[in-house]
Amino acid sequence: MEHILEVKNLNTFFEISQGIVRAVEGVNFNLKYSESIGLVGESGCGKTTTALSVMGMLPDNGFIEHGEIFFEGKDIAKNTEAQWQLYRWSEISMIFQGAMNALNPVMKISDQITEAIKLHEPDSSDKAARERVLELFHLVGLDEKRVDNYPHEFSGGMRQRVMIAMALACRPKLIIGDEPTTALDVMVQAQIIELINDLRERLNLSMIAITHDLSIISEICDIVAVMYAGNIVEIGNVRDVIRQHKHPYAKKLINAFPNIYGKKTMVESIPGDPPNLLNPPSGCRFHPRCEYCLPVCKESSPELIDLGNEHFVACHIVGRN
Ligand SMILES: Nc1ncnc2c1ncn2[C@@H]1O[C@H](COP(=O)(O)OP(=O)(O)OP(=O)(O)O)[C@@H](O)[C@H]1O
Repeated sequence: MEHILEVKNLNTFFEISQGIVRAVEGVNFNLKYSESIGLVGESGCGKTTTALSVMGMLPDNGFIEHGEIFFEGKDIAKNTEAQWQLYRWSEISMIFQGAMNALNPVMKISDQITEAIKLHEPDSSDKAARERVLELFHLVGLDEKRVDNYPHEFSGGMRQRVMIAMALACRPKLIIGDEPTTALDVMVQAQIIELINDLRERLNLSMIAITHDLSIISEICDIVAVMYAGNIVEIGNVRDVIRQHKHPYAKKLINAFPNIYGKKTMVESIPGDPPNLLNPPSGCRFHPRCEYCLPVCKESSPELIDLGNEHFVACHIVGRN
């Protein structure tokens, strides 16, 4: 089997008192074994909702309205909670953002990781769980002597390593990183990126990385999906999308990073606001902000056009050229 994950025509919505938020609509992507995809786009474009759909962790008001999520060939989109428990953490796992909030401040790190192991491997003995904790510490580059420390005794970078260790505790095949390096200073960010790349290679991990930051995508991902208002507007190899992007939104997003390792000015540099997903624009959701908008863009939603080399773009204007 070539793909570990195939997301087909995914629609994930939220029900709120004012109506239905169409957070993710018509999303398609495939991920090969040991490949890494980055989801990039402005705040609210549906990156986290896509990831939570794959993890079976949508909040109570969220639901998959339509679509399939094949994990190793089996559709998990309609899993019951009991079925999800067989996948979550042990097959598909997540590195949460904000290590300080996610860790319990009054519990030793070793106990927190042991708890994660025992939740999914209840038959594991205390000795085996402790050994696994030490193995995980070693794997993520933490000093074993610090295993019984408390979170406040660790630096931000070390805490992020703990979060990665917890995500790997049950040997998942697919890992989701939600802003895995946000809130870390640049030097520490570089070390965490190096760790993630090293782990991906050593453990043959597949990965979905969610970030606002294109420079991180270019360092840890093979493919990138540019999302806008709940849709993927362009997808392809990172190099192709960064150098030969075709979608007007992707162009603005990428040009907002003149040097992708430099100053990040993305949000300010794209005029207008993303639409309200309670009532998204007709046709192409980007048309109200698009300088090339044609009448057709207001009327029909563009299909993905195959540009070759697994590079796709959803844009009427590109389709006409
Ligand atoms: N629990 C919820 N109830 C209602 N609407 C929600 C809920 N969670 C997310 N949304 C809406 O769904 C849309 C997509 O949100 P999502 O968090 O997936 O975006 P995102 O791209 O991950 O944003 P960010 O970068 O800020 O995390 C937004 O319009 C958001 O307001």
